[in-house]
Amino acid sequence: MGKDKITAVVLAAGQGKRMNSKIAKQYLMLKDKPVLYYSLRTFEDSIVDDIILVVGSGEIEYVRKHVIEAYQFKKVNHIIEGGKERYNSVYNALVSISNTNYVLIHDGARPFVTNEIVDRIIKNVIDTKACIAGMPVKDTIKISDKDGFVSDTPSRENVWMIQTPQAFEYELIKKAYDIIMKEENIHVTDDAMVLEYTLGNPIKLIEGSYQNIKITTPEDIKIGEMLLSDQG
Ligand SMILES: Nc1ccn([C@@H]2O[C@H](COP(=O)(O)OP(=O)(O)OP(=O)(O)O)[C@@H](O)[C@H]2O)c(=O)n1
Ligand SMILES: C[C@](O)(CO)[C@H](O)COP(=O)(O)O
Repeated sequence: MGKDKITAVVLAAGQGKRMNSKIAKQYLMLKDKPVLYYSLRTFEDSIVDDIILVVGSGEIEYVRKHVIEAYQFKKVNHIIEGGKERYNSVYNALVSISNTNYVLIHDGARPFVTNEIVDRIIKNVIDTKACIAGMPVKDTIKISDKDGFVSDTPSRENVWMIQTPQAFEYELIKKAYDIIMKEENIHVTDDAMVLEYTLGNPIKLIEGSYQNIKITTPEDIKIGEMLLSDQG
């Protein structure tokens, strides 16, 4: 039996509306490199075999020149265009993959993914077929009613904040996406939800890190700069 092939899908096709910046947030500079550089570097230095990078419409040549060639990434074999929503971008990547055993799907807007997280996710996806990074919540969680009053306080013991990478056996997540993409009104914000709503396979929660933040709003750029200066 040959070695399993592992593909990373890095998503960078969002518009970053909540960042409210002229430049898409994945190309904003964190210290001296674009946000997107950092997660690509981690996957490039990991044991994944190849990387599919998903970018916005009309951005392929820009990214090839200013990110892939500029920083000499060798594992980014395909750059494709994404779609309207995150799940459209993921699906475009999944249908473009020809032969792989496992996929790690990652937000290019999460620059602080580490080699340790990637290694943990890979080890676990081989054991479980589906696993996702996240961290237990630290704050008390409240559920609000429609008028903004507290309606419930769930026990936080089993509540996690979910991150990426989210990793799956390729055939499994492709089958789940094939099913959900046939539906009319799709409301999913991560890949695990696609599997939860379709085939229902168990999905293992794996420790990511509290620093594995998603760059979403302007203060996240400041937080990102602080995290990078801590790393020296
Ligand atoms: N159509 C989309 C939407 C999102 N993403 C990617 O999915 C990740 C998580 O999405 P999010 O933080 O919501 O990014 P945006 O959609 O860009 O942000 P916003 O919702 O503020 O517009 C990001 O790496 C983003 O580039 C994508 O590839 N394709
Ligand atoms: C996939 C994700 O990063 C997990 O937290 C998140 O759900 C992406 O959501 P967004 O609505 O695209 O920010």
